[in-house]
Amino acid sequence: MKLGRLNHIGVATPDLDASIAFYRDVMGATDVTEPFVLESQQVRVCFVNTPGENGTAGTQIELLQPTAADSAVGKWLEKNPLGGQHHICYEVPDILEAKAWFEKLGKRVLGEPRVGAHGTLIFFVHPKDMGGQLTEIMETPKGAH
Ligand SMILES: CC[C@@H](C(=O)O)C(=O)SCCNC(=O)CCNC(=O)[C@H](O)C(C)(C)COP(=O)(O)OP(=O)(O)OC[C@H]1O[C@@H](n2cnc3c(N)ncnc32)[C@H](O)[C@@H]1OP(=O)(O)O
Ligand SMILES: [Co+2]
Repeated sequence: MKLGRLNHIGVATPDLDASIAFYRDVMGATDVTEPFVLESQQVRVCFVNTPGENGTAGTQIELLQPTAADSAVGKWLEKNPLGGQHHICYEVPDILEAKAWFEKLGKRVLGEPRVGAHGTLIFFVHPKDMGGQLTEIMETPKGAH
């Protein structure tokens, strides 16, 4: 497998609107997308777009508020009530090849690939097999970069 671009850092929050205000008013973010609900992951989500070099797109912060207490993010917030960095997401050119790669290495892939917030297939690899870091792998959107 060839590691691709760092697509986003997932940040969990108990209050998405307060976090948006924080990124705008404290961090100076100028490009924050409209929140939407992704039922398959039980989250309300939006992106803070950070600028890259020479006008290119930088890495995104993905703000996540759980829509259910017993969801992945809901359970994580129970242990981390202030919120904070929840996962990191890398792009790959071929999601099935990447899944086979991690499985061959004996890493726990959490469920089957499903459509994520960017409209392409994603899967997660268990944090205990990844140096403590919950890792999201997403297929690069067609035509991106
Ligand atoms: C917006 C959509 C999408 C996108 O397109 O980008 C997303 O990003 S959705 C993001 C939310 N979805 C997920 O996180 C799905 C994958 N996660 C899971 O399947 C689960 O959260 C999990 C990782 C399997 C953990 O679930 P579970 O085992 O039920 O929870 P525990 O609390 O018992 O945790 C066990 C163990 O793992 C540690 N842990 C849990 N979450 C994380 C984390 N985010 N980062 C690091 N470590 C984590 C937890 O602390 C436990 O450790 P011990 O206490 O040492 O046992
Ligand atoms: Co994510």
